[in-house]
Amino acid sequence: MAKGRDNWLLTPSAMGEVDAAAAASGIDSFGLMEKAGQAVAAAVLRLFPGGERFVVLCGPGNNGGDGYVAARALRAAGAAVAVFHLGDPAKLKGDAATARSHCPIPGEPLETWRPAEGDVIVDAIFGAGLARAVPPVVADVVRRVDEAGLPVVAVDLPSGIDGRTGAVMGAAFRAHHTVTFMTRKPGHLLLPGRLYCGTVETFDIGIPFRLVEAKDERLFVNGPQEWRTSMPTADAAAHKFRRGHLTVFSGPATATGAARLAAAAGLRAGAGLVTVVSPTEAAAANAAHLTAVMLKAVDTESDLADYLRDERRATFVLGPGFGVGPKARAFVAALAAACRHLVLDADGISAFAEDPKALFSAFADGAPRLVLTPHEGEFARLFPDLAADPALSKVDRARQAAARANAAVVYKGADSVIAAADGRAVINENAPASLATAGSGDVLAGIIGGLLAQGVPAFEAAAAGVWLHGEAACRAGASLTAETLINHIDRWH
Ligand SMILES: NC(=O)C1=CN([C@@H]2O[C@H](COP(=O)(O)OP(=O)(O)OC[C@H]3O[C@@H](n4cnc5c(N)ncnc54)[C@H](O)[C@@H]3O)[C@@H](O)[C@H]2O)[C@@H](O)CC1
Ligand SMILES: [K+]
Repeated sequence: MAKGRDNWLLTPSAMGEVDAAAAASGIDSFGLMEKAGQAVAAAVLRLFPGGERFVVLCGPGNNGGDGYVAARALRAAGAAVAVFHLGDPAKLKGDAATARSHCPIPGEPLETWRPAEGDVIVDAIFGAGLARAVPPVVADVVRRVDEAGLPVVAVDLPSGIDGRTGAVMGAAFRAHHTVTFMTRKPGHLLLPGRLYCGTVETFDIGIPFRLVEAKDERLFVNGPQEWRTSMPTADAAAHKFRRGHLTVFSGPATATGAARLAAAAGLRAGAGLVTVVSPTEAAAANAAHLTAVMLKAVDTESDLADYLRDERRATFVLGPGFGVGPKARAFVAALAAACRHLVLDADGISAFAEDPKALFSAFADGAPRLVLTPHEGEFARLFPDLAADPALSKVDRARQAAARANAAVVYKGADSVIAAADGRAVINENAPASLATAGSGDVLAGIIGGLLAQGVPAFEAAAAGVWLHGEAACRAGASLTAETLINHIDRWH
């Protein structure tokens, strides 16, 4: 399926390969740099028409080349412009050297820049080619720009942000606006990078999109184009059994609320029938608060075996408020053996901290039937080696976890990453900060369960669930609670 360009993501190294492919196909690479630099100048003039002096900071590679083009364009527009360079500009090569030779402004060494009121900073020090922590002279300029509170427009990426991982490499500019080229990079969305970019503009410098598509890294921004065709349709939803049956396990009498939030969310997301399965001692607490959701007492593994005799009970959520212990492990094993679909959340994940392999082997066979929804701490319990590896991005971690568990993994956070066992991944960007509230995770588990119950495959259910959750939060407003969030979940059809 054709993908929109706004949702396309490429790592910096893949973008470099696209640049090379463009040049190999006969496209003039300096022409691309010219368009990039002109776009930066246009953004700067649009955003800061009253800027007293535009200070263009140029690095030793092509990011710096874009800066020299922007400096020339700003001067041509009649603005006051100063250029400061990192290192010896005589050592510039290729297009960057050409760009400097066309720039009428003599540069000065970066370390000589002193902030002046009215300065607008154009950061063209490092972009896709950042390879290690920024040198001390750059860290020092970052600090002085911060202290002076000067606005920064970043070229491609704020210098210091790793475009693959979003990590800060020593220090990084906090940009007001970032102009990037052709596609966004993971570092524009992943934390902490996202917080350093300001608004992000993706400018088409004229590389044919087929060259971008040829470097498909199976990584996109989460949105309906990734899962729309897998979602339930209105006619398939005519009968409540065809819309599927979702079961949510309740915790003990002291912890029943989380399961009810998940159950209510699953119903809103379109499951035809929803049952809360509860220990007998918690049944009264649950019964007092359930109406459209059904209730069934299940205490032991043998009770669960009875419950599973009805094949229509195909989809389960286990974890919210459930408690960490042998009962969680035994119930999950029973669901896996009975080939059920499962969203394993919260306590359900933590219950396998001592023996994650037991979980992975239970769901190892066939098309993925498991969705894992760990936040950072839970992720580290199941995948300690991946969590501890500093070379991996959040996308890498989620992908490797999904492959290991034969599951769809929702690695939660303000920059949730959803990965499939087959390597597909999306980064979510529609979640407002207000979503960081008690019970929000229970609601998400319920939405995903509700979609799984309607026959949506694991990865698509997980990605769509995260997106619908974010949309609901946007509608619920800044003072949302888990309860009001549920009322804003939109059924897809
Ligand atoms: N994506 C595209 O299609 C285009 C990209 N262009 C620009 O090209 C940029 C990429 O250019 P480059 O690959 O030359 O990379 P950069 O210009 O980002 O940086 C590479 C240079 O910085 C040095 N370097 C890296 N990390 C360092 C550190 N920590 N301390 C000191 N030196 C360090 C490297 O040795 C190299 O000289 C993009 O970010 C973009 O701005 C544009 O010119 C036009 C086309
Ligand atoms: K930059």
